[in-house]
Order: sequence, then C-alpha cells, then structure tokens
Amino acid sequence: ALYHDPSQLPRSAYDYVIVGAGNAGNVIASRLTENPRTTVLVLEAGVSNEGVIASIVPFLGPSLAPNTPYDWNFTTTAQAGINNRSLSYPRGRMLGGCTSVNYMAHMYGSSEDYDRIAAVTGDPGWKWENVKKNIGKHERIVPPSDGHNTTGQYIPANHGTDGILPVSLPGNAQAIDPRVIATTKDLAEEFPFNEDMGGGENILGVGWAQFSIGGGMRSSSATTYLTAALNRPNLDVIINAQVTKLLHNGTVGGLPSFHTVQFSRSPGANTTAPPVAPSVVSATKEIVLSAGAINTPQILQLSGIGPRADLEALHIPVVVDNPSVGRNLSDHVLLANIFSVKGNDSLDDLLRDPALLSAALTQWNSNHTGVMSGSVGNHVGFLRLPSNSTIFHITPDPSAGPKSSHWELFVADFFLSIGGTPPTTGSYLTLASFLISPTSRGSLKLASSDPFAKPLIDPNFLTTAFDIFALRETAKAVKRFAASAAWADYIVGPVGGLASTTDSDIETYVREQASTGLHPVGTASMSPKGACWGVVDPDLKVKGVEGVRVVDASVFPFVPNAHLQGPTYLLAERAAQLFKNDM
Ligand SMILES: Cc1cc2nc3c(=O)[nH]c(=O)nc-3n(C[C@H](O)[C@H](O)[C@H](O)COP(=O)(O)OP(=O)(O)OC[C@H]3O[C@@H](n4cnc5c(N)ncnc54)[C@H](O)[C@@H]3O)c2cc1C
Repeated sequence: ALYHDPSQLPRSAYDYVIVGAGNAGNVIASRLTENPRTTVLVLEAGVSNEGVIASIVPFLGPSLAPNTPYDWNFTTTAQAGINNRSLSYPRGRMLGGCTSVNYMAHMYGSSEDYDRIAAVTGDPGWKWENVKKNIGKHERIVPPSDGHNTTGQYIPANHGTDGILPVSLPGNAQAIDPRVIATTKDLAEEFPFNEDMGGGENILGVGWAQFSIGGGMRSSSATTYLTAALNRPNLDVIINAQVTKLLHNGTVGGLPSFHTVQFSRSPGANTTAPPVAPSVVSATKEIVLSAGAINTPQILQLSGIGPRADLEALHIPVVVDNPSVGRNLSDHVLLANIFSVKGNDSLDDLLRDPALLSAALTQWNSNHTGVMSGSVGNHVGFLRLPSNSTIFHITPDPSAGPKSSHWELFVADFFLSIGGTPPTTGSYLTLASFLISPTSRGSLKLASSDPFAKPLIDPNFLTTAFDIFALRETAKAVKRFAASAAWADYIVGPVGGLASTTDSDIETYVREQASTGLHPVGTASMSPKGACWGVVDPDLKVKGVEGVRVVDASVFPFVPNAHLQGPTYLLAERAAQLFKNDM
C-alpha cells in the first residue's frame, strides 16, 4: 500500500528496505515482492506521480525540472572547465525518480559498455550476453501514438514484446524528419543510417530513437513496475520520507552491520521548514540504496561510510574509511548547438504560443495523439571521432571499444534550452551533441552533516584535453551534418558562437555553452571483490559492511553509450536476480 505518514506504516521491520522509488528502486521492489513471503518497504523522499499531468503528457516532461517541487533542485559547484559556471543539476524527486521527469529516450548502450564492466569487475555476469537477457522481461515494444508503419525504423528482434515497460517509436511526425533521414543518405560515410541502435552490437550511426512512451503517455518505473506491485500485501511504499542515514548495529562476520534506516518527513524540495523528529525502520535481510548517483553517496557518507578526512572534517563518526565513496563522478556533457531556420514549421511557435499549446493539449486529451504524445526529438546518432584524430597521439581512446561512440547527436525541432529562456521570435533547429566518453572525473561530497543540506556536486566538466577536444570536434561535425543538401533550403545558419571557425573560438563557444548531459554515474562504482578501490562488489554489496547493497546508476564505473534509464533498468533487473539467488 502507499502511505503518506510514518505513523501509518503497519510494521517496523521488513525483509528489505529500499531507499528511493526511482528508476532502479521500483524494479527491485516489484521483482522482490513477486515472492509473497518477502516483505519490502520503499522510502521515497518525493511526492506521488499520481495526477502530475506533466509527468503523463510526454511533451510537457521538460517542464518538471529544474526548479520545481518534482526536482531536487541541485546545482553544481563552480566548474572551472566551463568558465566557472555553476549549473542546475536536475534529479527527479517523486515516485519514479528520474524516469518520471526525464525526456524518455530509451536505449541500452553498446555491448562493450557491459563487457567493460565485466572486465573491470572480474564478473562475467555483467557481460552483455548475460545482461541483454533482461530486455525481454523489461521492455514491451508497442505501436507509436500515430499508429504509423514502423518498418525500417527499428529491428523487432532487438526488443521485448511482453515485458513490463511500454516503449515506442516517435508518434509525432516532425517536418524535419525526412531531412534527417536524407542527411544519412547524403553523408552516409560520416553519418550512416542505423535502423536500430537497440541491439548492443551495432549502435553507431543515426536513426529513429525509441522512447519510454506507450499509448501517447509516459512509461515510468512508477507507472509500470510500481503500479503492477502496489496492490501486493507484502509491499509498502511511503512518500515524503527522506532517509537521513543508515544506523550501524554491531558486527556480522567481523564487518559493521547496517540493518536500520533512519528517515524523516521530507521538508520538501523548496521549503526551509524544519523536518519533524526522525523515524526508524529495520531491514531484517538487506537495505537497498537506490537513491541515485547523487543521493546514494550522500547517504553513505552521512552513515559514516566514506573518505575518512572528509567525514572527520564534518564530525561524522567514521564506520568505514572508503576513499572511493562519492569519487569518480562522471557525466555526459551536452552542447545544444542551435541553427536558425526558415519558415514556421519548427516547434518554436508552439512553445511560445499558449493558444497553440492549448490546442495541442486538447488533441492529446481527446485521444493521446499529436505533438504532446512525443518527446523533444525523434532522432539520435552515436558516432566516433575519426581514428586519425590528433588527440589519440596523446590520449588513449577512452571509448568502451571500437563498436562504441565518442559522441551522440540529438536532433530537436526547436531551440532546445534546458533550464534557460529561449528567444521570443524566430525558428530554430537544435543539433545537440553529447560527449559520451568523458575522461574528466568529479566528486560528490557533503557540504554539511545536515542530511537536508544539498551536497557539493562537482562533475569537473571539460577538464581534460580529450574532453575539450572531443566536444569541440562535435561542434564542427554538426555543422557538417547541417551542410548536407537536405537542409539547403531550410537552415539559415548557426547561432552565436557555433558560427566560429577557428579551434580557439570554437573552444570558447564550447566552454560558454556546455551543460550537463543529465547522466551522472560512478559515485558508488563497482570494482572486483577484494579491490582496494571502488564502493560495491560486483554483486552490488557495499564493501566493508554487512547488510547494504547499492542498486542505481551510481554503481556504473563508466557512463554508458546511452541515455541512462535503459542501462539502469537492465542493471536493476540483473540485481533483482542477484537478490533472488541469495534468498
Ligand atoms: C531532466 C532529465 C532528463 C533526462 N532524460 C533522459 C532520457 O531522455 N533518457 C534516459 O534514458 N535518461 C534520461 N535521464 C537520466 C535518467 O533518467 C537517470 O539517469 C536514471 O533514471 C537514474 O536512475 P536511478 O535509479 O539511479 O535514480 P533515480 O531515478 O533518480 O531514483 C532515485 C530516487 O531516490 C529518491 N531519493 C533520493 N534521496 C533519497 C532519500 N534520502 N530518501 C528517500 N528517497 C530518496 C529520489 O527522489 C528518486 O525518486 C534524464 C534525467 C533528467 C534529470
């Protein structure tokens, strides 16, 4: 059942207590409660997703973050690599976590992403050939909202047909779609068409994206995994319940043991009201940290598991000195390259005209179709730098392997401005590029021992020669894409610093405009059992303690070749199996 107040909880002990009803947490909750004898409590700091219309209507998704009650409203520290700017760092704060607020692009990454995890952790269970078996359980490919013929737009064999999460091709045809496909023919050498990036083995090229959308509505981990399980008597979920720390109770097998979770009614993301007295609940079997790549390492450190010097500086008693907790923060970097275009076919007018928006919503309300039934773009591409790029004389190739990308192209039919203000006139095209294989590494530290204080998020963007080189080259590459004959009667020209022609001017543009790719990982990285680095073993158990596992994006040692929800779903499905194997 779903509860709103700690006093309503029917028990004080559960087999498993999951922290965070997000992407991964809801998968674990759903899979563990398939066994009617297993009791599970999920603690979620945020609110319910029920009735939050922007979390249902796909095109309204970007209005949910940043700076809303559905976002943690984090900001980064001043980032030296991007002119000391500090950025909004959105993270979903509601049932479904980021899957309730994200842009719904749904993909899994390259086989090499998973084979690299297996190699780095020494656990072949993480190889793609094993992990991909979970796609069938997870995914249910459904027709797009406009019911168009999708032949040639995806490869059915790469997808699940009776899994839990509806996924579809875009159901909102955009005027630029034929131009994107024509570019893949015109410039087939650099931007080849890829019929489907979903199979793991063949992600390179440009093609139609898939989205966590079914029947014109968002599929989140809350609308799928959680909803399917919520009527089970062995599952309880409480919202507005922010975990403040894990309590250490004695030792088991010589290791400090954690079986108690302390939580408090959330003060709310946007209020400074003091929290009420904390509650506690016990996990007789295990605590599962699924609070995401920012909050999971925050909770570990608040619980005394982290770098000794950092904890002592804040007078937090050290239970386990682990210098890796909160380190190795890695994120994709986004560069929203904008071109001005002719005519009024782009979506810019829709975004600025309340009457057009209202008409689109009326259409969506009547039959869940139209522009509102889709996300912010229909095409993506995963691409490599040329192998003779000069950067490889000084840096080893950081991609996951030769079948993996260095960067991603993301096409949007309007001025894409995450958290900023788009211009009030004009028509635009965004050829966004993401740095997919960053080598910069940052950190997540506590600012204070107060669990309600925001942590210090330092992604350390663009601080290596490779990262700035690669992102600079993507700005040149999108201009080559835009120079295809397919755009000749449409594109007017690049906007702002994108028009620069010298490397040094392009670098200036990159440092002025780069932003988060919204995909942080690595702050509780997996490493081999017994390694002196890393935070969790390959079975996701926290090193040096008994009773706690981490299941969320923080355990990925490297950020995958994908927007992160798909990899996180596959990670969580495999983790659920690891729990079941131990039962
Ligand atoms: C704006 C935005 C757009 C994105 N677009 C895409 C996209 O198009 N495609 C894609 O694949 N990925 C996208 N992503 C990224 C992706 O959704 C996330 O990286 C991924 O879902 C993270 O999963 P997770 O399980 O690690 O964490 P989350 O899904 O963030 O789950 C963590 C949960 O824990 C809760 N929590 C945190 N701390 C506590 C606490 N102390 N106590 C209790 N509960 C707590 C949170 O409120 C949240 O519900 C986007 C992300 C954002 C923010």
